[in-house]
Amino acid sequence: MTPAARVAAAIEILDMIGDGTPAEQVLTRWGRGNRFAGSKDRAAIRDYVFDVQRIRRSAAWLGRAATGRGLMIGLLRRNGVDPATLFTGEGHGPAPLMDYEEALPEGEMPHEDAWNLPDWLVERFEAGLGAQAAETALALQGRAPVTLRVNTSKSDTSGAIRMLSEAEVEVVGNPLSPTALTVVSGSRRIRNSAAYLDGFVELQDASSQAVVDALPPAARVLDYCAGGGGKALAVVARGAQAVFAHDIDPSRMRDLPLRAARAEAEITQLEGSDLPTFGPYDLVLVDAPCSGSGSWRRAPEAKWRLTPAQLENTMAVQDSILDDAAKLVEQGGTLAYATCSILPEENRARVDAFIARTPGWQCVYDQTFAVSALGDGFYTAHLKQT
Ligand SMILES: C[S@@+](CC[C@H](N)C(=O)[O-])C[C@H]1O[C@@H](n2cnc3c(N)ncnc32)[C@H](O)[C@@H]1O
Repeated sequence: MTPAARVAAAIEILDMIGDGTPAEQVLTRWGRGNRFAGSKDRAAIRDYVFDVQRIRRSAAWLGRAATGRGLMIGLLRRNGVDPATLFTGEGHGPAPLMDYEEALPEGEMPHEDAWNLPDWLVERFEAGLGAQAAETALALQGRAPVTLRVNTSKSDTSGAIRMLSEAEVEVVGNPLSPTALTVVSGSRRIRNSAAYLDGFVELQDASSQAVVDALPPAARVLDYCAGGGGKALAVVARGAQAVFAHDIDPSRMRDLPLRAARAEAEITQLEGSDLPTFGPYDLVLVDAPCSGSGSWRRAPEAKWRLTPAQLENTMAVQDSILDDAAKLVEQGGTLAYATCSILPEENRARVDAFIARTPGWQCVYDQTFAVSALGDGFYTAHLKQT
């Protein structure tokens, strides 16, 4: 496909997404109906579509319309590309620019558009993040880094780097965690590399790794919201004696046996009714369901979909999970709370609310990780009984 034809395809896809259909679904459907598109074409189109999701408001402002066409004109302008060079009507490209599209918008972009958030979240960012609000909103507009975790039970960092370089995956150390490697090039080759397939490395964000690094040493650990088990696997690599994984939706853990086998990690999956039987636990990690605001670079549609009511509901779920998980902690043990959110109402506010309604608990540690070139936005806190 010509570069202009890729732009035309992205416009078509963005128009299909317009009604709220998930981008991934529309991209798959488009790929099936346009088999002539090669893998490089599809990757380039996909990048356009997801880049637009990260900056929808700016793109609509710069492109003068929130249509697929307007959004692509805006994205190109934001990337310093003159859209007229691709909107030529040639090579299956989009029709030439109309007069109103050619004229750049007047004045300064409103800050709500520049922040690329819905209005209500602009207010929440301002209220909750103060001086960091603008920086955080802007940081969420780039692409997320691809990061690996070295499985220290199978390899050291230099061994993992060597294996990855044999697969032409170039990495550098990441200061957020001694086990984290940021991928510099070759990220599309990771999943077929021996280092990945044989469990020497896992894909995991560096802040997520740092959350596990910060956990106190513990013999018996319960990952209460295990999901795919990324954190449970990292806990095993740190040398815990027994690691248990639970999730209210067991289907979220379906890949865990395969991942654990690859990593040579032993993890016992528990149903809710089994939790007290195997407990209490020295450490219960609550990696809570959240808005995901710290990882909106990876799932940019989520920031446009989230509603105030959903956020309230999520906070209520976080409260109830903390209440239930606290009952499973051994006397003297630790309840660790984590979210991949940068909204204080999901973070310290939940911890404070828990302490206020649960006598005897105190927060002994908490840390916020900003959205950065190194990793996602995260929060973690450790609670202990006095
Ligand atoms: C942020 S994800 C966990 C990610 C995972 N720890 C990882 O590192 O890959 C949150 C998980 O909490 C689960 N969850 C939601 N409500 C829950 C509840 N009441 N009890 C236990 N798990 C719950 C969700 O199904 C989801 O898989």
